[in-house]
Amino acid sequence: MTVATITLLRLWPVAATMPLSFLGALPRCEHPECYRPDPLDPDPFGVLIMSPSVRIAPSLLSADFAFLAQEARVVIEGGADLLHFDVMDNHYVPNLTVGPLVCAALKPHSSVPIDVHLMTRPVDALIDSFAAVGADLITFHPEASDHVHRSLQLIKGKGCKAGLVLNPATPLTVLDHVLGDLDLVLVMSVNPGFGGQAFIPSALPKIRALRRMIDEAGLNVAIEVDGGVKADNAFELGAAGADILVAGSAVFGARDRAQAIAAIRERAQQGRAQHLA
Ligand SMILES: O=C(CO)[C@H](O)[C@H](O)COP(=O)(O)O
Repeated sequence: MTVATITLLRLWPVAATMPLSFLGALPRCEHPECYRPDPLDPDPFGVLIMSPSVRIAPSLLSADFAFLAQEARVVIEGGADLLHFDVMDNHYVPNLTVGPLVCAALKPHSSVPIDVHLMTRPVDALIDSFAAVGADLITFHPEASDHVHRSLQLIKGKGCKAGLVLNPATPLTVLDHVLGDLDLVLVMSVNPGFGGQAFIPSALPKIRALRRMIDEAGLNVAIEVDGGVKADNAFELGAAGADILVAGSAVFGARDRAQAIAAIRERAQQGRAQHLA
């Protein structure tokens, strides 16, 4: 291990909780498509207002990390509605990815909301850190917080959209007393930790049941689905009631990312039309 690596590891716990001011003013991207939203607008992207279109969130987990800003720009120009940012801590899940410093570096290059999925335990300190560097949505796993309601309020108190993530084996009953506090529910259709896994079909009846639960309660809570999403299963996901589809390998593994996004959206839209008919 080099001296530079050791220094970086030692500084990490401090850097991870730095307030934005400590990081200095975030640079703006020179690219005309990239801008920072108006901080006075309470919902600058209207991101979770019910949309006639199913939204597509490419997962940067499958991007080339050496060219993250360029990768983000390609999918944004290719029609991405959000950037999905997977945070793994090597404790809650057996993989280690990126933290708030990378999110801060990416933010000025994104004209779409950054959707931070925390696969970490605990969550509260990282909620602070990611909100400070411009996360727009923050989701976490209920198993990873001792006080789920408190963590949700922490996210909302920072002005971010708040969501819970349900693993394939996590029942919908964990939402019973907090559904009204949520902006979104992220249904995992793989076990969290790695990209490129096969879609677990039991996610479909779960999404249908969640859609019914939300609609019967008259709530505006978006359903996001993550894991093994492809054009091949997008119709069924749209038909089941999904609002946002996360796709990693299906987008970044494609030669033409815009075409991959369009194909997933088109099939999901057809499914949604069936759902609404
Ligand atoms: O959260 C994740 C894994 O924990 C990823 O977002 C997800 O798996 C996306 O990758 P792919 O579309 O390749 O399945």
